[in-house]
Amino acid sequence: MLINVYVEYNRLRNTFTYSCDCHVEVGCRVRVEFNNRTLVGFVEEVDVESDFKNIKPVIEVIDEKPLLNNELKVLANYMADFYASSKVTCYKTMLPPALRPSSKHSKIIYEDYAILNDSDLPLTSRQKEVLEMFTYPCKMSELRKVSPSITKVLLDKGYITLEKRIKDSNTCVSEIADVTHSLTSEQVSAIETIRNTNKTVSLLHGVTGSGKTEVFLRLAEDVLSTGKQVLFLVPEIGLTPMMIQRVQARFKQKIAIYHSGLNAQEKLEQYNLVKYHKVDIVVGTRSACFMPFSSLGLILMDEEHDSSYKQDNTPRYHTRDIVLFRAAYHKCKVVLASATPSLESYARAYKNVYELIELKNRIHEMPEICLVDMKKERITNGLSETLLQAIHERLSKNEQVILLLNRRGYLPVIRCSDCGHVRICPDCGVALTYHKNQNALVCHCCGRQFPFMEECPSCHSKNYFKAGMGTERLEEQILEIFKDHHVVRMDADSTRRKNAHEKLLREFEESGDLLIGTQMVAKGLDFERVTLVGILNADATLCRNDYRASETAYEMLEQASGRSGRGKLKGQVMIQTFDPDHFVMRCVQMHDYKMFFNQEMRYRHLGMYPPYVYLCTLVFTHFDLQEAYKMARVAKSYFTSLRVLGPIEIRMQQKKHRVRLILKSKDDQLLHKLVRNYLDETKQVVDVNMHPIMMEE
Ligand SMILES: Nc1ncnc2c1ncn2[C@@H]1O[C@H](COP(=O)(O)OP(=O)(O)OP(=O)(O)O)[C@@H](O)[C@H]1O
Ligand SMILES: [Zn+2]
Repeated sequence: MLINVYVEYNRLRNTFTYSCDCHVEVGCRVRVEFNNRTLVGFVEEVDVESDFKNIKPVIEVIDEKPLLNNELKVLANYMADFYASSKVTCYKTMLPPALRPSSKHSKIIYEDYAILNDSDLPLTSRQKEVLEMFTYPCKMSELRKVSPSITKVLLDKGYITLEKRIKDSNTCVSEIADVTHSLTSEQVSAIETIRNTNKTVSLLHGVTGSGKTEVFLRLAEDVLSTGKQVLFLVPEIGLTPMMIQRVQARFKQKIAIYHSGLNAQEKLEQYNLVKYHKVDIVVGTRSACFMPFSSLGLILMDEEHDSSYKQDNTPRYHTRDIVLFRAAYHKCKVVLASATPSLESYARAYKNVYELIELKNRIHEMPEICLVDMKKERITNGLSETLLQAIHERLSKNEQVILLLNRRGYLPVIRCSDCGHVRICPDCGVALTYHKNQNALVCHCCGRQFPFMEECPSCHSKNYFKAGMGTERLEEQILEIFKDHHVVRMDADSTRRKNAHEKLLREFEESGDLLIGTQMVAKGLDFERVTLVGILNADATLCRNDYRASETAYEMLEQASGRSGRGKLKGQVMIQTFDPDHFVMRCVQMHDYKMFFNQEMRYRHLGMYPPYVYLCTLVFTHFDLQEAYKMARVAKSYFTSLRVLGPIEIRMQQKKHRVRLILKSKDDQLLHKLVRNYLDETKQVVDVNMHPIMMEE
């Protein structure tokens, strides 16, 4: 039989024909020879005909059954088309790592178990005692902990035998008690509207702390009672413990969890729970949108504005697009929720494409926002007198404080005072940040570390100009000022370990006074004793060179503010800014999303930016900058019927120069068609980002 196979090779988008003697189905993986290499491919068609001579046989059929069901296959086609990427990359993205084309089951972790056997060889009384200490099968590691030498004797004498079993995963989070509230009238009418609307998508725009999660839980209850499955999406792994806890407490049934903190083993286990319909509820981040549901009844997407929902490597999909596809397939509803919806979603709701539901009131009171004008303040190490005073006050009342500084590490700016030398990452071309913990300079783009030298490598001077502040340094200072208080720091550095998010958040809840962190602490957290949120360096996001800078800044400030005063105690927020008159600051101060939306939409219209047009970026990469420019210019000449911005040089990556074009069009279909045609014709390697969110990448 002849079959057509997709292979993972460059960005090839077409199939190749092989012969196969044994049974194989569409969607199974096969090992084939391609260009003198052994590669893994996906069977796309079976029983095909071909006039080719020299058709090679497949080396091995890897799977007995197809890995993807019909829906997911159609979804892969859609993604390959929509995001202009190869189908194999889409398959790869959709599957858990253990099932990806190139992996054998090697990433699965096995554990040794001891199985009890009959034997009549003599044992000493101590050996007998150890043997009888356990109920079998038990983990070999437990036995060895008691005595490695006796374990060996028991094995040798045949009392126990060794069996390898897939290691149990550790995906559980600590349990909390369920609290069911009587609903507010706004919550009641939100639930009613979503139940009754004939629109697929509802946008739940509710101010921070308005009880959106309770609306989610009630809607989920409806759907679960009909035997269908529910998907809860959160943007970041840090937000999963809280959502899992609330869902678990309410529904008291097994749920599948899926996020980047799981290892290949655990991901496969959770994936299979859904595949074999052993669970009805999934809670997870971005990649959970590819779970193999059999009867999906509802998709709930929390913090829908969050940029983590967009994947930042090929295929650069947006979770919202995938969710809409899946909802159409399963004929189920989608609820997008946020206190700060993306302009795209709000504009759609405004035009009545989505059902718009507003929760205008917080369960308790909204916090009071104070803009601290840094031009007028006495500032000590980045902290204003006003903020310091407020922290003192809150801590003395045994209330909790969150401080947000969107920059990790110790010193962001470190420059030789004599020759001006700044250490730059040779791969990315950006200045390195000093991390005191490791006494090293770290690149925040690629993560590489470089030893910090007391002497300037260029002029051997020992005078450094040191400025700026990262979370590490802020923590040190806060500890110095508030000596007797418990400070918890949460940023990418302190959350590297498994389950670190959960542990740190629990630590803060139970005994913490101050939580210091990057934007990680701005989102979704719900601690009722937090009555002060301080935002340092609030202007930093506004300065970004990106058409979405205001939107990102507004989101972050409003979300961070929303962490204050969520319980009965009235909350306060202090935003340190050099520009208190900026419209973003004003909108945050008044908690006025609508005002922000209207103003920002005017800017977008003037500059012809989304949601008024659709964008696609093409990035060309080369060791030689001029070559990269040349490639971009050739490409630009292909798109004469579109508005094209660039070429312009952007940040380096892996020692290579990168040059970018931005394509703009009011006609999304035309944009897709032209990009696909171009990719089919060109031989150049190009990185395509359809509907990009961040331009600076
Ligand atoms: N009807 C209600 N009565 C009293 N308390 C409620 C009610 N609904 C929700 N709450 C409580 O209000 C708090 C805020 O709710 P929730 O976390 O769902 O807010 P949210 O709308 O998701 O806010 P954010 O956008 O800031 O995440 C929670 O502690 C929740 O238990
Ligand atoms: Zn780097």
